[in-house]
Amino acid sequence: MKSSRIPGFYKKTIEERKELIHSMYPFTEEELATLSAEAPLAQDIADNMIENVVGTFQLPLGLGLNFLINGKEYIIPMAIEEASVVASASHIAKIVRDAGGFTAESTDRVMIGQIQVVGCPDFQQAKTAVLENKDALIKAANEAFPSIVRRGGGAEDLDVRILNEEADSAFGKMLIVHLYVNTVDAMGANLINTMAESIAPLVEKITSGKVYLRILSNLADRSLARARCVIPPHLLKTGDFSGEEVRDGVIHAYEFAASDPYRAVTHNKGIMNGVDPVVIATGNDWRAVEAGAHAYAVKDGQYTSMTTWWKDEQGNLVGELELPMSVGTVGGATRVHPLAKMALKLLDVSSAKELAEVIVTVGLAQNLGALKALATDGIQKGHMTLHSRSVAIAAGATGEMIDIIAKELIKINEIRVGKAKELVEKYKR
Ligand SMILES: CC(C)(COP(=O)([O-])OP(=O)([O-])OC[C@H]1O[C@@H](n2cnc3c(N)ncnc32)[C@H](O)[C@@H]1OP(=O)([O-])[O-])[C@@H](O)C(=O)NCCC(=O)NCCSC(=O)C[C@@](C)(O)CC(=O)[O-]
Ligand SMILES: NC(=O)C1=CN([C@@H]2O[C@H](COP(=O)(O)OP(=O)(O)OC[C@H]3O[C@@H](n4cnc5c(N)ncnc54)[C@H](OP(=O)(O)O)[C@@H]3O)[C@@H](O)[C@H]2O)C=CC1
Repeated sequence: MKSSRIPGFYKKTIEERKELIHSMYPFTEEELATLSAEAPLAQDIADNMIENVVGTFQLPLGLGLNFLINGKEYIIPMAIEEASVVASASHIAKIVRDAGGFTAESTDRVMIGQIQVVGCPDFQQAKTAVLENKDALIKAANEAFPSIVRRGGGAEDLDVRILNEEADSAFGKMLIVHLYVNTVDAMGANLINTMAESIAPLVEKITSGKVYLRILSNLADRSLARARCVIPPHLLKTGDFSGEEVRDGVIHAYEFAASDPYRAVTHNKGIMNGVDPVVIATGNDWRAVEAGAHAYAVKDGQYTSMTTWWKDEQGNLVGELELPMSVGTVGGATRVHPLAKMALKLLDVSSAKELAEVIVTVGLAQNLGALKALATDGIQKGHMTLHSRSVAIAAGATGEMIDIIAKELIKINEIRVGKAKELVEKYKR
């Protein structure tokens, strides 16, 4: 059985890391070649994915290690441009595995399709009529996409809302039909849009109104994933800071984010530092996940922290994160981009539900990584040390010079491009 606990992985060369991964997974030579390819995404595939292609854009792909989720080992592919994120996720996963690992769960994977109807002669009557025809509409939606029904999913329920009912509303009344669709292992946008478009004429007939929009909602609040960790304080001890101090610092940091949208946005950006790289690496739609996550972070009209941190009766630090997670293990680019296929194999998830649980766990770990650093040494120490190589490259360092300049920047504690440029010039002389 593979273990994601690989101490000092980061100290190995890229080739050594790949060999190690090769020894743990039954990858074919062709799949391994994808990791080493100069351009893993061939231009002809890229040209068929989007429009006006002139090239491909690459990001570093790193592995988040040490993750134990629901008792299972996970090696987590993360595609991201920002230094210290992969290190931080692995760092927290190492601590949490010593506390027994993360637990994660998710709801059924139900996505929402919206149909907008305007100009109904009587909106209440139209609402009643749609509800009376619920079964016929669900049947028609499923007839428009029978394959998803054969896969165990399909349209399951339907609801109706009337917007702008108040006399002083700035906008006109509209009837919104919500079609609830189990998308099984797909994110489901295309199948939901097909269903919504196909039942629109029937909705018009039933409501005597005019349908305009027929599209899924990215507020996927019926497709939620949740992660949790419970950490005894002794595992949080950092330098001169006691575990209790770190725990309390993390809780204060959470309370700041929970009380102030200016802080919540940054706090949540730190969570998405963990979420997005896995969403991207697996070929999923990160705009959809981002939009859903931030909308779900609005509670009682206020934008707030996505995570919750508190102290339990035993004095443990407890953290939870729940997010809408509209991701798939099929569809979109997941089976088109060669690295996305590799990423899904590395993750070894058997369903979109499991993938969603892993992603939300990485978000929780990432949040704790940032809060732990912020509540102790500050973010610059760990982050800027790892960022120093990018600074050296930005200043024009190449080859062996990168390491030398980066180390010098850390030594003199001046990790900035201007200083790095001076050092590069000096080195070249
Ligand atoms: C950077 C660390 C992890 C060092 O932390 P450390 O205590 O020096 O780590 P360590 O040496 O004790 O190592 C522990 C484990 O961390 C991992 N690790 C350790 N170093 C590496 C490395 N070089 N490469 C890969 N993995 C690494 C690795 O798994 C290692 O285990 P080992 O393999 O040794 O058994 C820590 O300082 C940290 O987590 N800092 C926070 C970094 C962070 O949050 N970055 C995000 C960017 S800042 C931002 O955008 C978000 C923010 C901050 O604004 C959000 C907010 O405000 O809330
Ligand atoms: N607002 C938004 O977020 C929007 C997003 N998009 C884009 O839509 C794409 C995602 O849509 P999606 O419908 O998921 O993608 P696809 O249409 O690419 O793939 C989904 C299809 O995969 C097939 N499939 C095979 N195995 C399974 C399985 N186990 N479970 C479910 N389906 C399976 C099904 O078709 P079959 O049964 O016929 O084989 C299903 O319809 C993304 O690229 C996204 O960027 C598009 C519009 C709007």
